[in-house]
Amino acid sequence: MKIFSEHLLREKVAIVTGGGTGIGKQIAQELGRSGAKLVITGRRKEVVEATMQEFLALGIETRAISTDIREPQQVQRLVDYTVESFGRIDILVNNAGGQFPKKSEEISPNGWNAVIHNNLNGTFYVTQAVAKQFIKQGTGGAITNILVSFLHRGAPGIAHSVAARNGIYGMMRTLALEWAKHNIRINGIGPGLFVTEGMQEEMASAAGAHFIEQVTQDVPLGRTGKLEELGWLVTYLSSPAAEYITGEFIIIDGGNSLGRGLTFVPY
Ligand SMILES: CCCCCCCCCCC/C=C/C(=O)SCCNC(=O)CCNC(=O)[C@H](O)C(C)(C)COP(=O)(O)OP(=O)(O)OC[C@H]1O[C@@H](n2cnc3c(N)ncnc32)[C@H](O)[C@@H]1OP(=O)(O)O
Ligand SMILES: NC(=O)C1=CN([C@@H]2O[C@H](COP(=O)(O)OP(=O)(O)OC[C@H]3O[C@@H](n4cnc5c(N)ncnc54)[C@H](OP(=O)(O)O)[C@@H]3O)[C@@H](O)[C@H]2O)C=CC1
Repeated sequence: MKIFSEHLLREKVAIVTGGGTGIGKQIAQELGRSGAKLVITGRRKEVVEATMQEFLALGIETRAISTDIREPQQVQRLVDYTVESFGRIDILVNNAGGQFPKKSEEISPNGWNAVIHNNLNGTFYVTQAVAKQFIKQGTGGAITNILVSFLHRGAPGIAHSVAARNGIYGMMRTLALEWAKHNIRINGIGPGLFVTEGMQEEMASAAGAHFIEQVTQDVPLGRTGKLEELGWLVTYLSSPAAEYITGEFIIIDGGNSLGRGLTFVPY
C-alpha cells in the first residue's frame, strides 16, 4: 500500500544502517518510494548489494557499501561515499543492531561488551559522523533510532540490549537539545514484535517454537507488526510533516506494552 506521495522526500538523501535486511530494508524501501535517494549499509557486502539491485529494479536510486558501525574509520568512509555519490545527506536511520538472549547471570563480560559496543557505541559513531555533515551543509537533518518497545519496561533475557537501547535513548534526548540550533531532529521508535529472519534466528529460536504465537497473545491488536508500518512511521518522522518533533520516542507495538489491563473488569 502506498501512503505517501512519491515526491514527499524528493531530492533528500538517506542512509539506512542494516538496510540490507528485515526492518532496515523495508524502511529504506518506503523512504525510496517516497522519493529519497538511498545508501544502504551493513557488514555483509553481498547482502546490501543484492538489496540494492532489488531497489534499482523498483526505480529507487540506491547505492550500497559495507560498513561495520563499530569501526569509526569505516563509518567515516560511509559518510564520504554518500556525499561523493549524492552530494549531501538529509536523513539517517540507525537500525543496525541486535542481541542474543541469555539469562543475565550467564552473560560473560565479553558478551555484555559485544552487545553494548554494537548497539550503543556503533550508533553514536554513525550519528556523530552524519551530524557533522549536517552541520557542515547547514541544512539540518532528521535522525531516527530503531530501539525496542520495552525500553522503559525491561525485558528478561536481554539485559545487555535493554541497557544499550536506554543508552541510545539518553544520548538521543541530549543530542536533540545540543543540535536543535542546527535544526537536527533526532527521534526514536520502539517496535514490538515484527517477524524478520534475523529476529527468528536470534530470538525466536532461543525462546522456543511457539515464541511468536505466545507474544502475539499479549498484543491487544491481536497480531505482529507489518514491516511497512515501521517504514511509514520512519518516513513520517523523516519528512517535513514532523519538522516540530524532536527528542521523542514512539512505541509501535499494537498496544503490547500497555499490558493486559485490569482483566477482572468485565468490559
Ligand atoms: C529468552 C527469551 C527472551 C525474551 C525477550 C522478549 C523480547 C521479544 C522481542 C524481540 C525484540 C528484538 C528483536 C531483535 O532484536 S531482532 C534482530 C536480530 N538480529 C540480531 O539480533 C543480530 C545479533 N547479533 C549481533 O548483533 C552480533 O552478532 C553480536 C553483537 C551479538 C555479537 O557480535 P561479535 O562479533 O562481537 O561477537 P563475538 O562472536 O566476537 O562474541 C563476543 C562475545 O559475545 C558472545 N556471543 C555472541 N553471540 C552469542 C550468542 N548468539 N549466544 C551467546 N553468546 C554470544 C560470545 O560468546 C562472546 O563472548 P565470550 O568470549 O565470553 O564467549
Ligand atoms: N524484529 C523485531 O521484532 C525487532 C527488531 N528490533 C531491532 O530492529 C533492528 C533490525 O532488526 P531486524 O530487521 O529484525 O533483524 P536483522 O538481523 O535483519 O537486522 C540487523 C541488521 O543490522 C546489521 N548490523 C548488525 N550489526 C552491524 C554492524 N556492526 N555494522 C553494520 N551493520 C550491522 C545487520 O547486517 P550485517 O549482519 O550484514 O551487518 C542487519 O542488516 C535491530 O536493531 C533490532 O534489534 C527492535 C525491536 C523488535
